[in-house]
Amino acid sequence: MTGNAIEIEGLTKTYAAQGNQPPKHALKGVDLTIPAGSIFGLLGPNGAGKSTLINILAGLVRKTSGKVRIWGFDQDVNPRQSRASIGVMPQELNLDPFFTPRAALEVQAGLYGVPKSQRATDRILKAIGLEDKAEAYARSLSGGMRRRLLLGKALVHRPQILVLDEPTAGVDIELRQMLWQNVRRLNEEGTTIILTTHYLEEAEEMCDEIAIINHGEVIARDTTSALIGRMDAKTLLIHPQDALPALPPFPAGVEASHRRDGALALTYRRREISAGTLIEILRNAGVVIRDIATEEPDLEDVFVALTSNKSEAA
Ligand SMILES: Nc1ncnc2c1ncn2[C@@H]1O[C@H](COP(=O)(O)OP(=O)(O)OP(=O)(O)O)[C@@H](O)[C@H]1O
Repeated sequence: MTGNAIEIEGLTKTYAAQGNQPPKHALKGVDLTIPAGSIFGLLGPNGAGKSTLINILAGLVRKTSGKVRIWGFDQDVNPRQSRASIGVMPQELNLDPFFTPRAALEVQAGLYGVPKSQRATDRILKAIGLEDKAEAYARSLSGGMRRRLLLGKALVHRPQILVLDEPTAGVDIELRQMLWQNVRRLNEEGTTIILTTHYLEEAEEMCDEIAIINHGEVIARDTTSALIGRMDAKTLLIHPQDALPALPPFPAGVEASHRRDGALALTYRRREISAGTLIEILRNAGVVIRDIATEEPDLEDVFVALTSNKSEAA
């Protein structure tokens, strides 16, 4: 498919009041499109509504209002097709301890109505590196192996869209690499990937596009590079040849500070001033520059800038 893998319009979810807890407005009118073929990141602080959104896509949580189209199928009109288009690797290790990986994959395929002749159990076991453990009980698998089995289960019906909810939370580096290799391969083969992660570096490295959710609302949605590009602040690090003389006055908006290694750090707004102008000011003040480096903002800066104000307000 060209176009959108997911189209969400005005999606709301209100969890009913419980005891003396008031109703919880977990999603407050989300509009979101996710392009087919992308690796799309859903980011947000704890409790922002990411799992609620994913669970609605997966058909596990009933939305309160709004429209959800998955691979072109309206969830309300074509629930079966929209469900068949998506596979979800959940956060929880919810595996039956008495099933072997092979049995778990076969049962899952049965639940999705995949005919025996079209099942790819051996291929999936190989892809997730569990061939040797195909006949072992799930309770004897390590945490990492269980995660891989959850990934395998999400793939049995060959969904066009794969959703990964915090896939690498608390997993070791080896498993993380193995997961990402699998995800990249699936994406190259055409699968659209949606993932939530708390690791912003990971989102920066893996995702083409990102939506940031906070308090049940999408507060930013853009390509990863454009989001980072929104941060205008940049830092120029000047390593002087000799000890610095008294600093010359800099234009308003430029912050100067000293680093422990002797570098002078000048933070400025790219739209207001250029690095060249700052270097010129220093040269004119007699500073001989030995070396220059720059520090660019990263996704973490964007995330903090976008979510901090709203969290404080709440
Ligand atoms: N079944 C439920 N009943 C009542 N409130 C719920 C339920 N599930 C989630 N919530 C509330 O809805 C809000 C959004 O929760 P959700 O789990 O979607 O957030 P999240 O962004 O996935 O957070 P995390 O990263 O911690 O998983 C939270 O305030 C949460 O307490």
